[in-house]
Amino acid sequence: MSVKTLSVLGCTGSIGVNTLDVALSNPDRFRIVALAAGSNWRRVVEQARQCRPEVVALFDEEAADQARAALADLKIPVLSGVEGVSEAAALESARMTVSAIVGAAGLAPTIAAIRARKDIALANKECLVMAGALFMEEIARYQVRLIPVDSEHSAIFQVFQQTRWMRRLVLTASGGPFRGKRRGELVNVTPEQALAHPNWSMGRKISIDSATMMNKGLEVIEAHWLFGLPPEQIDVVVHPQSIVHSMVEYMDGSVLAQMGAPDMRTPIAVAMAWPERTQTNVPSLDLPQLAKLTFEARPDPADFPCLELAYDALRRGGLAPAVLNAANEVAVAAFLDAGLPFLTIPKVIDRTLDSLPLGAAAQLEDVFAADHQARKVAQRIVEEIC
Ligand SMILES: NC(=O)C1=CN([C@@H]2O[C@H](COP(=O)(O)OP(=O)(O)OC[C@H]3O[C@@H](n4cnc5c(N)ncnc54)[C@H](OP(=O)(O)O)[C@@H]3O)[C@@H](O)[C@H]2O)C=CC1
Ligand SMILES: CC(=O)[C@@H](O)[C@H](O)COP(=O)(O)O
Ligand SMILES: [Mn+2]
Repeated sequence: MSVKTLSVLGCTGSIGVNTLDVALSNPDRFRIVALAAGSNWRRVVEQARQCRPEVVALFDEEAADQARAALADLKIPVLSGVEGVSEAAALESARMTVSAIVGAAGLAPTIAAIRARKDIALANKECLVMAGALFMEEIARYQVRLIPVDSEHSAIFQVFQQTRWMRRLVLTASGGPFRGKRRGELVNVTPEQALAHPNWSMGRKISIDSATMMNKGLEVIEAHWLFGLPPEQIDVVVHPQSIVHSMVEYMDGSVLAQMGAPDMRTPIAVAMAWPERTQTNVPSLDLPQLAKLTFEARPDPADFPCLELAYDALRRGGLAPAVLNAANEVAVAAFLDAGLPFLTIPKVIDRTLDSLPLGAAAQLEDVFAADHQARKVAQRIVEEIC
């Protein structure tokens, strides 16, 4: 069995660290040849000393200088900027690129990896939200294998037969830290409360998305592009235990679900090893201990409007999902760092969508331009509110 070489984008984040854990516990199966992150040079340097990649990249120029000095003895080149991160994504010796940068910043390097014909293990759902049709065209043009890492999409991927046989997809949602709460109870919630996900340990942005239910909205759009079903055939059900990771109902009424502990090392390992399997240190499910798996209807949009905003953007098509995504990133950052009230996150998104002409996404440049413009508009709206 040959060793699979990996380029890991977003290596310092929650997915990145779990990817390294799976790779390092299977040294006969995987070797990391490139590491890329934003600015956390200290962690990248530690990881580089452990993994001995051929190249390291940091988006931030100053952080790259620090890493260069710290890695001089190992003679590992340190690239910088979006070009450097994209070069690491497309490194010739890498067979697979793990796309785990958070947010819109992940799109350009992931496209670079596709164009270099790397297999893609995709955690960065924002790529598909922003540029779904164009992204899937690139995948087809370069005949690249695309394997989802997002737990729900990994679940569907594992039970996937043919799209034409599917009656519907059922994405499970934990409900996040505010499950069951009504709008009035969410007025004064703090970033600390919103970051306290009940089941998963994740980065800050996706944790807030889970709290607003935007994460599930982004996942509906992601599922649409990955599995080819229209929004009417993509349902969301709340499953507070996060053990059933999602389901496919086929036309004959059979429902196939995938289960596992809420630990991202499983879907990461699935993507890394596919079509084979590899071992992880994820504990077995203790079913008698779990005893009960429960399901609830998705929340009222009056309490959690973000899920419906995402369905609407998917139905509108064109640049609407890219604008939704950009406005959401701005609003989440403002909630975390600038005192934007939690309940105004959907308002910022809605008002940004209303303020911009939402044309067709004919090429990737249109998507990047819409992302740029939407950020400016959303920032202005945030400043008006704060
Ligand atoms: N965490 C999870 O369990 C899941 C995550 N996902 C998706 O995976 C992606 C990553 O999430 P998560 O790991 O939680 O996020 P984190 O915030 O934990 O990590 C983000 C990573 O992206 C890097 N980064 C940020 N900006 C840039 C940039 N401009 N150029 C290069 N690297 C950059 C960060 O580097 P630095 O540390 O230097 O800032 C860090 O390595 C997201 O799209 C998320 O939606 C999907 C399913 C589950
Ligand atoms: C682990 C993972 O895939 C996350 O996207 C997770 O689904 C977040 O939980 P929510 O179901 O609360 O959004
Ligand atoms: Mn998910």
